Amino acid sequence: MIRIFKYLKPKEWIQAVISLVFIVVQVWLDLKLPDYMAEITQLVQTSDSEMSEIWKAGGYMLLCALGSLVSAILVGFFAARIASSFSQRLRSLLFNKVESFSMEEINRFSTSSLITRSTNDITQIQMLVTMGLQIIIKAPIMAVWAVTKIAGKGFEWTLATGVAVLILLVLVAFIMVFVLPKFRKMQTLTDNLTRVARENLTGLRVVRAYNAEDYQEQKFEKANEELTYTNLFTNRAMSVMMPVMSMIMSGLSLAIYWIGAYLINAAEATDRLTLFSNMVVFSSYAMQVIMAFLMLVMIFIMLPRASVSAKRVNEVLDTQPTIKDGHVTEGLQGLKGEVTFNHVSFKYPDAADYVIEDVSFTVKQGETIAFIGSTGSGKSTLINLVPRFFDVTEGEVLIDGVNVKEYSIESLNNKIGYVPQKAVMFKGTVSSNVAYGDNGSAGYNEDEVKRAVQIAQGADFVEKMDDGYNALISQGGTNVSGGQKQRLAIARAVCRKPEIYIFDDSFSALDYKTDRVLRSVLKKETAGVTSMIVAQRIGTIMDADQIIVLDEGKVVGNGTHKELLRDCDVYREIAMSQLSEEELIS
Ligand SMILES: Nc1ncnc2c1ncn2[C@@H]1O[C@H](COP(=O)(O)OP(=O)(O)OP(=O)(O)O)[C@@H](O)[C@H]1O
Repeated sequence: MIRIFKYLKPKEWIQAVISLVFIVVQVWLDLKLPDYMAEITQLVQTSDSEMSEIWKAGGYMLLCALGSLVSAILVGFFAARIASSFSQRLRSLLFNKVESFSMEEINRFSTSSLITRSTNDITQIQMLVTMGLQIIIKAPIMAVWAVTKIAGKGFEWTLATGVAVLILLVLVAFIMVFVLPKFRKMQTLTDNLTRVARENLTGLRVVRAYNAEDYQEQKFEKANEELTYTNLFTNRAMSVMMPVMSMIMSGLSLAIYWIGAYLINAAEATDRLTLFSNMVVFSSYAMQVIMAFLMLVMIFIMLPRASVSAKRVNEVLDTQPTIKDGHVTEGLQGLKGEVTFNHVSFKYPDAADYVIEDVSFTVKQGETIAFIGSTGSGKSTLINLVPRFFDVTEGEVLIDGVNVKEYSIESLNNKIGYVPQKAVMFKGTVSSNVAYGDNGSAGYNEDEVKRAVQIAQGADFVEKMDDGYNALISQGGTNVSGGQKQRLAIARAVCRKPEIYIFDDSFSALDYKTDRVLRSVLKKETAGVTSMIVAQRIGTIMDADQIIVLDEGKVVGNGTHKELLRDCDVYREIAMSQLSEEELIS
């Protein structure tokens, strides 16, 4: 928990210290009140006392109460400020950290847990800072101060207060043993609920199409019920706790007055007045002691939950991305867009078997290399090693003669135009989706966007949309078709003017004609740019300069379409299942 506070800024520490001063002032003023109350009680009981003296003591009491109020408001103000700016910083730090994560870390934490950690967990920490500054610091000061005030003021009363405190401590122990583990569980259950809700929303179309609403509802209900029951348990325990606490407070008041009545009754007439005023003062201080313990109970309730949250946030912030940034910005002189795989093998983190085994090839500037193979043969995995979504387990991947690990991530990304298997669209316009990100140049102008969309064979449908290039694209691109999304995703890569295109099965949603036209325009308009294409369709890759045939992660064929038809059984099998006799011969 403490470690999370290293993210507080000096300015916030200063504000916390100022709050501390005001808390001390507030406690001092609060504990001054019973003194004036005792003075007034004495004055009222003394026959020759002046009215003005009572007014004076009453005035001081009022000033103390007002001073305490102002201090409390100031502490509340500082606490809110510190807590909100602190949580804002934590959210940004988390967001930036998650952005630096490779797929390995994202998969390890899971997306839903990362969302809960950036939202709910930070809210818990924020609540603790807001309340904590007011309570955590105030409670012990108040408890110790009030105890010193009542010490020696009457053995019987002290004993009664001691018993009340003991009962309170038993209650705190009960909370620690039974309720705290539930608070810990609550965060994991919240993760679970986020995961189920997210899964349902992203897969809504499939859920509906398969009449799986009931199944999804049951899943959600299960997660929801688990969280609700845990919530109910803790809230019920707390709801019992609060009245019990008030009962202890009232019981203690009653005990003090009861004991007081006996003591006054047994005392000499001259001592009675002092005893009475002592009793009034004692009961006020005793209430402060109990109040301080009540606050401590609240801390015991909040602290564990917030400390679980802090641990979860720290876990993310302390994680070092496995993909380390390099320093090189340029490849070897004279090379541009050349990709070499040198005996590359790869296995996914925690997986036992290699997905890619001993793959070697070189593709030169302006050439097209294609990868084909059955599903699960490792094509996507292989090309994902170029932009370092994962790092190779063995061997090396070179771009322009330099190992990809040595490039700064930014420079590496500037060389690549990556189009994923599933086109990703962001909420915005056609233009903002195409002119997306930064390629190290001065940004993209309107003409560049239009040209990119034209090359990607998207101009027709974009110009037909209301507002054309300014037409709105909803989150995930739900208002455009699969093929349109793919074309916009390709346009985005073209707009970057990269050295190397990576198309991970990016033509699959296009009809054959568009696929063919797009590739020929791309080749003509972006001559000199290397292309790495993963495809299922022979038609998409048969013109490639080099085709790699993968089977269970191993290269079983490498050559041109014609060479492979002649020499590679796996390729011939795929080709024969897709092309007619004439197409095969031609
Ligand atoms: N994140 C991952 N963690 C663990 N294993 C994975 C992961 N992604 C893929 N795999 C495994 O790696 C193997 C190769 O997957 P990959 O996606 O590279 O195949 P592919 O040839 O591109 O298939 P497809 O043509 O169906 O897209 C598969 O057996 C798959 O189960």
